[in-house]
Amino acid sequence: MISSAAQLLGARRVVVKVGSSSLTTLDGGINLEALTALVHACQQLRERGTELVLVSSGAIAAGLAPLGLRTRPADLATQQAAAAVGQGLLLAHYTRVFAEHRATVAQVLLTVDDLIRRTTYTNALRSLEKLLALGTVPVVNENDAVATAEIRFGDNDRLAALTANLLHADALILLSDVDALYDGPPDTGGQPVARVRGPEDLNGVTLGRRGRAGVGTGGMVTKVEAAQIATSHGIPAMLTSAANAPALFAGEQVGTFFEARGRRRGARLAWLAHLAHVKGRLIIDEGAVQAVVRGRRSLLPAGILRAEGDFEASDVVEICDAAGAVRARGLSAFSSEELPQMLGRSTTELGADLGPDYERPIVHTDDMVRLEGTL
Ligand SMILES: Nc1ncnc2c1ncn2[C@@H]1O[C@H](COP(=O)(O)OP(=O)(O)O)[C@@H](O)[C@H]1O
Ligand SMILES: N[C@@H](CCC(=O)OP(=O)(O)O)C(=O)O
Repeated sequence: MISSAAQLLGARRVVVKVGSSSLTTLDGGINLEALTALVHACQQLRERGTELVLVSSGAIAAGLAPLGLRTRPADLATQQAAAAVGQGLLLAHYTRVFAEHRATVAQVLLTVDDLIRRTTYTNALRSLEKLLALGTVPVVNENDAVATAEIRFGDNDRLAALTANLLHADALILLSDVDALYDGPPDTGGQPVARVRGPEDLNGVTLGRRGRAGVGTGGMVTKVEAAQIATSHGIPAMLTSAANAPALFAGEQVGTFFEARGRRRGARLAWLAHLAHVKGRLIIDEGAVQAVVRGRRSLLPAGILRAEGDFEASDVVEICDAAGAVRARGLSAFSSEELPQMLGRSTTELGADLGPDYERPIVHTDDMVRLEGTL
């Protein structure tokens, strides 16, 4: 049985995510002592030669006090404003403290869209790879100042899991204000869980949504989801408190270790299975189900019975069988306006009728995830 310590000591590249609750004080300021201790702990990893990407929350919380706000605002515009103020402060502190170790910090702000479109996905990947190759510490956060409610990750736990996937990291480390996953909310007598081998180990575990004083966003639910995204893609995950980071990085057994289960696979479409904002549905016939789901082929217009919803080309659609069960998700190459004239027709006929652009599949197999076993 591989230990979390062994996984970490041998890691070539890790993604560390730290939550708002670990970085901010109760009255909405940045907890400089905690941030400094975190940076020193991260340096332990880097000095062993491990590449580190830090996904840091805390922008909204850090922006509250400077704006005279007492609690996290409910409306998106004020959250955006607080994040725009707080993110700069946060980065200034990371830059200063990492500089004590002669390390250069790089800020990377991502939206869901950046990890969806093929071009922007490749861009994000190339940029992060280059930053690591140059020896910097990329500090990633959601681009809260511009992310709308509709296209938000909403929580950095999943953003961190998708970043770990994107970068083929060897481990995802989730640091919070609680030292482990408990089998029930820790303040009501839950007991720590040391190891999660698979979903069966989560039976009977009660996950709370809200953390301390509502500073964090997802509670334990999004952390366990993030761990599951990582492990199902072959990446082990570890969850403990930021205060325990030095012990964890030194190889001690602390917190909860989620064993990797799935095989490592292409990262680009991970978001499709776990997080996509679905804009429409394509209902397909039985022949198309066989071809697309079993045969792993592209979805052609001939097999589509009808299209539902209002979507643009490159938006995410669900691909459903005639009974309505979702069998796959993918990026539609055509908009909902273009589709009706194409459905049920062969690509050769469409090419002859409408031009060569219409000979393409509706959803290319490379732009699709089959959902059996992933959800
Ligand atoms: N089963 C559980 N095990 C551990 N912590 C839990 C559990 N259920 C709810 N929690 C709460 O989740 C909180 C962490 O989530 P959150 O506040 O979103 O953290 P962060 O800001 O680190 O993302 C903990 O403070 C804890 O009170
Ligand atoms: N992007 C937001 C953080 C959202 C979030 O996931 O917060 P948390 O649950 O504390 O990790 C911010 O920087 O405030």
